[in-house]
Amino acid sequence: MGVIGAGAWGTALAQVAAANGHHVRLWARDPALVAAINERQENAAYLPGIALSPLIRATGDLTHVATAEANLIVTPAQAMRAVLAVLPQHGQPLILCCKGIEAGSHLLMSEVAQAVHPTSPVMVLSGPTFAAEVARGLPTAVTLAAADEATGRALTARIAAPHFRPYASNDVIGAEIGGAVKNVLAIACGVIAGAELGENARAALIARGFAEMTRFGLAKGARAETLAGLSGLGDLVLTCSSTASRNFSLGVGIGRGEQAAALLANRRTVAEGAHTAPVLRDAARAIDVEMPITEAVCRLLAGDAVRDVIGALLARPLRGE
Ligand SMILES: NC(=O)C1=CN([C@@H]2O[C@H](COP(=O)(O)OP(=O)(O)OC[C@H]3O[C@@H](n4cnc5c(N)ncnc54)[C@H](O)[C@@H]3O)[C@@H](O)[C@H]2O)C=CC1
Ligand SMILES: O=C(CO)COP(=O)(O)O
Repeated sequence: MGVIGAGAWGTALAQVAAANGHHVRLWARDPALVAAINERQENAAYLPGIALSPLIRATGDLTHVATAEANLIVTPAQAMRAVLAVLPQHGQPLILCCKGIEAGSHLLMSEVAQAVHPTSPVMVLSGPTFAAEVARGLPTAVTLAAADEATGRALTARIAAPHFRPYASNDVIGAEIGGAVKNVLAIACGVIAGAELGENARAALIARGFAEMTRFGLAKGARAETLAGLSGLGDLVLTCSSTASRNFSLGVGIGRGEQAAALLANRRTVAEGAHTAPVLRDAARAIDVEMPITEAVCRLLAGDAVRDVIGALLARPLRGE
């Protein structure tokens, strides 16, 4: 099994695969990280305190993972195309685990991967999954979506572990839209928490945010039951409830009055919602889907004052639910 991207999530997924007895090649871009993982059998930079299985070996060479039985793609979303372009083409399944929409093209990750690797079956693994919990062996369930159901079911069996339970789906678009949109909504929920606007406001935001995710998802061809499942509502609830979410914690800082740009400049780990928000806003506008919470997050990321943005959201014309 190959894992491409050695941040928190790639490393946790490598640990799941190794728990299943797979030999895992974990690709990282940074040679110092490759060396550190192999020396210490730990990814102290991104997943500290987890002793990695001896079945995991890090590599900086994409030819070492190219012929793996399948590759889990776990780079930041905006970096995925460039990394896949260098990965030699062997037609092996690509299981996409990053959550986002490509800037510029507005393409979903599966559309990018299929364009770069046209002979590979492309799948999406998504759901409520804090990496540190998965790496510690805590129970977790995910959606594994594949257009070709036979390939999807075969891979589901290959990645399932006693504590890691994948549910098969054939709704690839639904699985990835849930994961991309929830990151933007998690920032908004964090703002509510940081600005101390109360639990009622947080619940309202989750419910209205889910309505927004559903409007956009249905317009793009997703199925409603996928959006209401692990990869949509499940992940939305997780990341709107905990400062363990990087997107939520970014929102908390903005809600306290800090500048988004300064908060982002001080982070080493990725907060995908900050990249997805403007792309999602533009993609929704292009197909006439109303996404007021996403629009509000974009204003906050651009530096508008929390009070003004929340005030404008609440002042929208009253309408039917
Ligand atoms: N951490 C989590 O709990 C989960 C993360 N995800 C998703 O997985 C993806 C990766 O997230 P994490 O592993 O958490 O990120 P991270 O911030 O922990 O690590 C990102 C990794 O990507 C590398 N990287 C940065 N820019 C790169 C580039 N241009 N090319 C290649 N590699 C690059 C970094 O060096 C680092 O190794 C994101 O899309 C995230 O939304 C999904 C589920 C859970
Ligand atoms: O996607 C995640 C959990 O499912 C991780 O969320 P954050 O990127 O907000 O930490």
